[in-house]
Amino acid sequence: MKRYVALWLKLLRLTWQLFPGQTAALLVLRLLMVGVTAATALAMRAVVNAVAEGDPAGAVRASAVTALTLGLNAYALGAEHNVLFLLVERVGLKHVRAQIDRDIAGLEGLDHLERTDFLDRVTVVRGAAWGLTYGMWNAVDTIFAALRLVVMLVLLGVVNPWLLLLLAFAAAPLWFERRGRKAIVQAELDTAERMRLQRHLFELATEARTNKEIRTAGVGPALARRQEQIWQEMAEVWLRARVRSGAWRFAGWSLFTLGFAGGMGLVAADAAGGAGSVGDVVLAIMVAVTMRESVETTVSRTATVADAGRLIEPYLWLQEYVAADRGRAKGDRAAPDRLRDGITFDHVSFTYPGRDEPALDDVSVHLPAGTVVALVGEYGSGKTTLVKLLLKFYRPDEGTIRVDGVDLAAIDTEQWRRNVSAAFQDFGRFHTAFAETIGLGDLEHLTDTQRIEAAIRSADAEELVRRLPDGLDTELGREQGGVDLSEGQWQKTALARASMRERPLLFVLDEPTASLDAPSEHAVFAGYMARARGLADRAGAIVVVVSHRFSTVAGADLILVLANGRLAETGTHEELLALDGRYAELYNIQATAYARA
Ligand SMILES: Nc1ncnc2c1ncn2[C@@H]1O[C@H](COP(=O)(O)OP(=O)(O)OP(=O)(O)O)[C@@H](O)[C@H]1O
Repeated sequence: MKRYVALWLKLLRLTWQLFPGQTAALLVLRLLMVGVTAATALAMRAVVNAVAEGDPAGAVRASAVTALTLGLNAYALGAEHNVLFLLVERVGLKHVRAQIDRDIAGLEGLDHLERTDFLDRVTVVRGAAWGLTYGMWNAVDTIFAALRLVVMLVLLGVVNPWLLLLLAFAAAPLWFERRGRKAIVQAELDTAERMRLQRHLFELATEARTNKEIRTAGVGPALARRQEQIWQEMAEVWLRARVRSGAWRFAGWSLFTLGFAGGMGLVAADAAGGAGSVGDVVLAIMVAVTMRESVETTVSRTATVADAGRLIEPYLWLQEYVAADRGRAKGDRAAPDRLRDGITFDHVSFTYPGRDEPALDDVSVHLPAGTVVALVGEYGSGKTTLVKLLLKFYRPDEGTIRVDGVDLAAIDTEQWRRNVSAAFQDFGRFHTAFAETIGLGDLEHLTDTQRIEAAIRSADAEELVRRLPDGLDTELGREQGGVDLSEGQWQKTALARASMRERPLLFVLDEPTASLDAPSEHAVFAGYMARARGLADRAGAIVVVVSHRFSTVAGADLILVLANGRLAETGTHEELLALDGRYAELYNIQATAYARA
């Protein structure tokens, strides 16, 4: 709870700093509403007493005050709502949301996107900005609701001090409600896994990618049945929890009602016996009604505040994660202007968090400057992981990667990434103008048409541009009213994007042609081999190509064969064939398969 309060104070401070006038207005309005409620009750007592005492002037005066306080209350309520939503939207969406985006974008590694337990939290946090800010005001509101409760009790105490005992009865619904909520929270926890599964099944059934297979295999109805069964199971758990929570609520409000019925009886008996006035009875009734509202507001606000944990916990986790990430040295050495010696892996091992088997196991190899290096190996052998370490998405658990003798960890991450280019098998589909989707590969040259056209030529994508309705200005993505591209066309845009930088030190092509047909693949590779020589001349660049198709990498200067995370063989195509080991075996299998096809 201490952490929550600290976060709310931080958000309140931020709101105050950004919009001091509106924040002060909101707090004053809330305080005003507490005073106005009490004033209304007192004014109504005065009206009734004046009538009972036969004082028409006093009755009119008191009625006027009552009308004024009721009017003020209505005005304050409306104004309070408007100011609240204005503040929450401006602070939540504009500042908290922007900060969350900056925090996520500033993370060095990929853990937060690749680990499902982290990704779940990141997803929650992304949508949490509004809720977090609103939650803070809910917490503030709880304080005001409690204050109103105390003021009401004091008023009752003035009528009869015994009525102060009603505090205990007012607390009952709060306590019972909490017990009830526990049952609901437990039910949500108990069904969380089924909820995830249900969501997954829904996505399977509705996503275009998976739907083709699902329709062909005819498993749609089975999926729907499975989903229905999961809903049924979840509904049963929730129903039981709701019944239990309802019983707790009922018990709490019954106690409250009993206490107040007793209190009212006491006041009425006092008035009838001459110890109190009729106005006191009206005051007590008024206070009781307002108190019920106050308790209800406090209860619902407390519940919302407790619920806020669902947003706050992942948010605080992200803050700690970001702080730890910032605390890690990101390197302060400049990236070299050109590679002279190359990149050396020295006994590098890496295991993904949560996995037992290393994805890379004691890899030692030198990638000479100015060469094309191919990574081959079966599925899951560690090729992409090696690339990820080169791009500093992860750091080796053991061993060192050196760039011209300098530890890669010591080189400033942003600088290093500004000096590399990469196209991945799971390429991005940026929904924007075609030229921009390419230009994003080098932000400094986002609108440099000449460069964009050169990048398009490198990726052999000129034909693709010619077919677009508005050429380079064509908007991509159907959601934005633009055109959609085929897998192969998207892949070519990713390749072109990766070709924007003219002087990278490292150029990675991780299965960049998996979605292309054989002639396109051939053309692309021939083009990139030629480009690699140019890059080697310009900056001693190393071009790393990951591919399953051995024929495409035969021309590489160095081929690394990975097997189960270990470096099984290294050499040129001819050397590896002569070695007659794993590479030769896999190469011959593929060659035979292609010859047959
Ligand atoms: N984000 C991740 N979290 C946990 N394990 C991972 C992750 N990414 C990869 N792995 C595991 O690490 C090992 C190496 O994976 P990697 O993606 O490097 O192989 P690859 O050779 O590139 O495979 P492919 O040819 O299928 O792309 C595999 O066992 C894989 O399951």
